[in-house]
Amino acid sequence: MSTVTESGVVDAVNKELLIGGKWTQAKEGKTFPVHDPSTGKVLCEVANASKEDGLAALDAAVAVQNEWAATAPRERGEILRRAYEKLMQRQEELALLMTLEMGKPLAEARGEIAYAAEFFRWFAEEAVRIEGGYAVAPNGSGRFLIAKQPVGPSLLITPWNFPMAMGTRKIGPAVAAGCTMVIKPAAQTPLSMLALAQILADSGLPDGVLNVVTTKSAGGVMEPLIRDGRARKLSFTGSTAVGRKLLEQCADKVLRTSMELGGNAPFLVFDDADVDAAVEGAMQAKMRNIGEACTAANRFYVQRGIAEEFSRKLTERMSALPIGRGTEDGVVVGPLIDEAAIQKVSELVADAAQRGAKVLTGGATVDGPGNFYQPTVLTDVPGAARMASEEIFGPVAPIAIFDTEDEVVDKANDTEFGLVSYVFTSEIKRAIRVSERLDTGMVGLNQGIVSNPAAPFGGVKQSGLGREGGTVGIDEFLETKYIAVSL
Ligand SMILES: O=CCCCC(=O)O
Repeated sequence: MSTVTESGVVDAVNKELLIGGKWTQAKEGKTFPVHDPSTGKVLCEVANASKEDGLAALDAAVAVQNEWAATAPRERGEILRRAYEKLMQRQEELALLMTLEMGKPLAEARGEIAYAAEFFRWFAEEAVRIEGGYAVAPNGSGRFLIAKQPVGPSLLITPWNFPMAMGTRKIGPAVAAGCTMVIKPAAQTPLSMLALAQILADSGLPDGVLNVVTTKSAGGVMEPLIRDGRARKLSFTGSTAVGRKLLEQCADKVLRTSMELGGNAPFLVFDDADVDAAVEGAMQAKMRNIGEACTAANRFYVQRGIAEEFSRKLTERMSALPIGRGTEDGVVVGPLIDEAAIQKVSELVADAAQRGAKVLTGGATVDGPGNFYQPTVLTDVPGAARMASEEIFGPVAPIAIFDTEDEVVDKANDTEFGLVSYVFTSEIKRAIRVSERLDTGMVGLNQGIVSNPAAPFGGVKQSGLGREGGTVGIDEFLETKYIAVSL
């Protein structure tokens, strides 16, 4: 990519499949359109892979697995390090590409490129720290050697909401561990992944290690690969409903799985919290990525003594947010990804209002082209409202009041999800006590963002299996082998 004009960044991306190191058209030359969610217009067409294309990609990944596994860890790490540098050098054009296909404002897209790149820098450093073990058997006569080996060819499925970072969060550890891959990006946002694949190739990733299949038929292409038996691992980020189906498919050949699934994050604000800091945290936890994040605060529980002040201040902040096309200066709220997203958010707000919630600001779509929804704050949201149990995935903040710690912990945990929760309090004992009692894989304590490549990201209950990032992230792509040594 050499130019940062809108058509320039789109034209610069290869729109074909990447199989065995070659950019190739889909069989029968089929394509599908990618839309700009701000305008609804078609940005370009990309290759629409079939089952046969997917199997060709798996063939390519399988063919080079042994050779790739034998590559020196330092070499694997240096490829990632070079890719990190290239991502940062091209931050501006990649951000524009992402904004065009996904809608998030440019400032957030730049942030995502940096976040995505950081996974490569992190796993470049982890590649050379894969450790084994040596132990004397309890009976004293034998020895145990413990080795870590790549799990093998891996299938990666990434979502549309973080089109680059969810790719690097999976590709980084897979490369570091020595696994080959077939990756399928979301149909709404294939361009960022295609650009990323070229960057990895330019950074020296050998042919066949990363294969990219773009397709409108996710199940039609990926299910045969899951059931094929040669892939040994599936890493998925997306909804719990799809994750469940994929787990069933993986059961057949007993694939290793990493599942980053849905959330229903509770955001707890106690009377003793710094209210301004809590409002700031709420803005981050709610409005990052236009609310389209599994980590998004989905339910705000505010203690009675500060509920009025918190609601008023949050409403002031939300109603002042500039809405528009993500490429425009100063815009903070871009469009939702598609019409289905707008419809879901509208339905959830209508349901809450009909059950007695009050709309303090927003509560409607924005007239004109594109999938825009107003930043919305609701109070007195009853527990029976659908949005108390369903992921909103949009710019809507539902507030309910609570009185006691026990009551709010029970409410927060009353969900099948368990990804992340947020707690705002200035009382240290309460902070620790409540964090420990919350059934989530992550807790934001007096902060509204938890995501960090150096930290283990993941959920409990139906929010997923495994962890991505941090020192444990690479383990998802490694098998432990025990070698019994007789002396
Ligand atoms: O929607 C969930 C993707 C995870 C985003 C993050 O890393 O914060």
